[in-house]
Amino acid sequence: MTAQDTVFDYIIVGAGSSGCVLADRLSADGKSQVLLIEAGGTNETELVNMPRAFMKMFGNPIHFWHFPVKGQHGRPEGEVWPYGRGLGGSSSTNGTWYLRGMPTDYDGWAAAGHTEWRWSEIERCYRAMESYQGADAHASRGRDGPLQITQLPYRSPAIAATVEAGVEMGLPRLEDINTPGTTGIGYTQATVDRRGRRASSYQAFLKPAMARPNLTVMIDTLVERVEIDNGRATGVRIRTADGTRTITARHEVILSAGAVQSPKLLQLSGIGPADVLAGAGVPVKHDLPAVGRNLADHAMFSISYRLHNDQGANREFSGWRMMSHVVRYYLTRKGMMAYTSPEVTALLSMRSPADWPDVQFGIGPFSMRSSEERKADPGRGALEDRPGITVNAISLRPKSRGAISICSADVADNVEIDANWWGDPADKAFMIDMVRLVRRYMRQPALARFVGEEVVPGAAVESDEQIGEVLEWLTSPGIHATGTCRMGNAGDSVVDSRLRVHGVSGLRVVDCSVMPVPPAGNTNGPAMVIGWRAAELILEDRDGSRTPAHQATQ
Ligand SMILES: Cc1cc2nc3c(=O)[nH]c(=O)nc-3n(C[C@H](O)[C@H](O)[C@H](O)COP(=O)(O)OP(=O)(O)OC[C@H]3O[C@@H](n4cnc5c(N)ncnc54)[C@H](O)[C@@H]3O)c2cc1C
Repeated sequence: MTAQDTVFDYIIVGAGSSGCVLADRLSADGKSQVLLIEAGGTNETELVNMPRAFMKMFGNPIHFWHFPVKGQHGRPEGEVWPYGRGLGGSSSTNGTWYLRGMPTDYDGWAAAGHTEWRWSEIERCYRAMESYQGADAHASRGRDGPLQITQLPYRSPAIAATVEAGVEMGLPRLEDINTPGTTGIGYTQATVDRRGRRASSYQAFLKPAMARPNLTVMIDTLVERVEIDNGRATGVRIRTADGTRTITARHEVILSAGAVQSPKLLQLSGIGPADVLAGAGVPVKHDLPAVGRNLADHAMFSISYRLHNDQGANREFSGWRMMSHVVRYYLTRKGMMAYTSPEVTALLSMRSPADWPDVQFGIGPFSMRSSEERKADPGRGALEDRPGITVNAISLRPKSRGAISICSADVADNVEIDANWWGDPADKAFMIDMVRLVRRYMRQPALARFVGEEVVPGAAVESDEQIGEVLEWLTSPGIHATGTCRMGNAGDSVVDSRLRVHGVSGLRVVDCSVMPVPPAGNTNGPAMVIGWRAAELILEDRDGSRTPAHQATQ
């Protein structure tokens, strides 16, 4: 079928981490006509494909949405969340750091009644999706799937010592950092293929499927809303350079527009908290208060130290050294341009059981010029001109929850994002302890000859009160938003275990927004596995082995 056709079996909105996997799997057996609609473009540029070009992409509206965040007392003004746009969505614009989440994450969803998501199912899906051929790969890893994962190759004396320091602190040394169900430390894995190219969900899943006659992909097409008729999703209203029109879904509309824009589209379609819809001038089709609520993000901060007895990487990204890395990359597809995540990953537990880490470190031999005035947010900061080493520390189990609300009936207008960073005071207290954990880690004997004074925020920042104040500006978004269309019961959630929207038939949400709680690690892997598993559930429903989606919960 072509983009001019107006009826498809399944319409997927958003070609991001989840949407590309879903489009591949739903179209694989050739039995269904599938349409995938993406607001952005192809993302077929070197900025996207060369992993290290990641830092040069920020601020570029071809590759990113930039969502302004509502000001919050004590937080710096002007916070903006960048999310990916174009084929691959955020998997085309992210830091490529690859973790799968822990068995406890998915088993936790199952324990709440969503048994479709228990780890044994998810492990099977990951095994089918992944191609990880590292030595000492854990038995749960896939070797021959479409998604190539590689381990970062950088080994310097200081970086080797950062692994030893973790071991000295009691962490298991992990040859495969994606070993399920344990804390540990080891070399980072990335969604970078064995030719040194970014392995986005577009490159790994969608692109190989695009030749199928039953899969149509529309780019540069903004979905305005889902059409709802008598409690059933019948299609979508789209906006292109040629104007607006409606496309009909024979079976289902599936929102994979991400944790900011899936709830936005539900609200624009009249599904959401009645007061929010009324305030925006959208007629209420179904009052579903949880749409846009339960917004969670992994808050993070970076602490930098002077680096001794190791040149580090700061000097590598300017002048002739930078040029030589680019030349090497094009000749060999290897070297520093072929990856971009922190070199070493640690998963730690401060207050959770050891099989469910609550803190993640990324340790890299670089440092940014950061301060209260000039934060080290990606794309804004500049590298220091002296050697430095940095720990990025991520809080994996935040308790605060924010909200996303439309302010008008026009999809082109921004939503209000209330991040509510410190809504629960326990989060600030936890992160103060995280600062102390980073400091303890950096004082381990293995790092003694490499690590000098703390540059940011500096050892003088010592008391709980001082650290708490600094955290106001030092904390940045993990850009791992989840939860805004969470899975659960009709009373306080948006979708059921099969990701069907409560109270509206023929409509599902399949992306990060359905996670009831944030996972113990970065979110791209979990978003892709949600796409894979959701496709299985949708096809079961199509083939009659379960309740079809259009007879879903009322
Ligand atoms: C800068 C950045 C760095 C990150 N770093 C990492 C990392 O290193 N490792 C990691 O695991 N995770 C990382 N993440 C997080 C991770 O990439 C995301 O959580 C994940 O990709 C989200 O997947 P998704 O499918 O929910 O949404 P997305 O991948 O964001 O996809 C949503 C898609 O829907 C499209 N869309 C939205 N609205 C509409 C509409 N109205 N009409 C048509 N199309 C629409 C968007 O353009 C987009 O392509 C990062 C994210 C960002 C943005």
